[in-house]
Amino acid sequence: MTSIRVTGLRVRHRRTLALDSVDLDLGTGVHGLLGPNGAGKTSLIRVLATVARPDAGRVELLGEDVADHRGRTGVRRRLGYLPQEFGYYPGFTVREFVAYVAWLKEVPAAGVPAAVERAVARVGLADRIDAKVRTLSGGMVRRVGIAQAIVNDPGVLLLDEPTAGLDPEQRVEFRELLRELGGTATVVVSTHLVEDVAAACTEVTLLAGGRVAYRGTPGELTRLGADTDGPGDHPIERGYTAALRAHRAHGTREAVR
Ligand SMILES: Nc1ncnc2c1ncn2[C@@H]1O[C@H](COP(=O)(O)OP(=O)(O)OP(=O)(O)O)[C@@H](O)[C@H]1O
Repeated sequence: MTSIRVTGLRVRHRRTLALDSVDLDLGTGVHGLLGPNGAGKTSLIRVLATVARPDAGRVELLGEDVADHRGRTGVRRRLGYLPQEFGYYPGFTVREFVAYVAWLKEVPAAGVPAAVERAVARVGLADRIDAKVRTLSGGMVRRVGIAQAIVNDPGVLLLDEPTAGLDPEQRVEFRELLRELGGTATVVVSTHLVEDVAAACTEVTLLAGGRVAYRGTPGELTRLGADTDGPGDHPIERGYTAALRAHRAHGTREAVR
């Protein structure tokens, strides 16, 4: 089932065209969003999270057109979003902060305490649940950000560089959580870490210069790299650079299935 349908999306920041003519259909699974700095990843995630409005095009989330006020309000309860710069209240405990977000998402009050404990446990912070957020390390704060994004069991989960600041062990655990979440939700994860994509994603979308440069599975991107001698220490990194170069030379490429 398609949970995210984007057609003809255009986003401008003053004179910069951040996204242009973007069409995407994403269903249940984990979708890795890759691309060089300035490719438009954050601009796309912000539009999907309904915090920014597009200049042109249509965005449907879970069957609702987000240009429509009612549709947007309804869908926000079923969204989870971890922004790149994530604001929190340092004086809140982890439990208080995640419960506050559950309340914003209108999780039924009776279910909030259990939903909070479950979300915090899923990111491996159960033992710090009553610690104040300001006493946590940067990586732990990032995990609180992931917990608040999943507290309402979202149908669409948007994570902007969720693994930034996580240590290697935490990244491995996080990939496992991603795979689990992608079993039932449509998860979009932007990242610069190609190995996270290879390990946890069912599909890859590569953005470049505000356009979709490549779509395929991590396996297909890896195979693209195996056939080239371009830069990269790992076949999927070579696939990434090969897809980017092909896009710059010829335009969008779809994996040949
Ligand atoms: N608030 C803004 N004002 C002006 N230009 C902006 C703004 N936000 C983004 N841009 C520009 O829009 C383009 C896309 O930026 P965006 O942050 O979406 O890219 P990104 O792929 O997320 O990059 P990164 O990998 O560096 O996070 C870039 O050219 C950027 O400079």
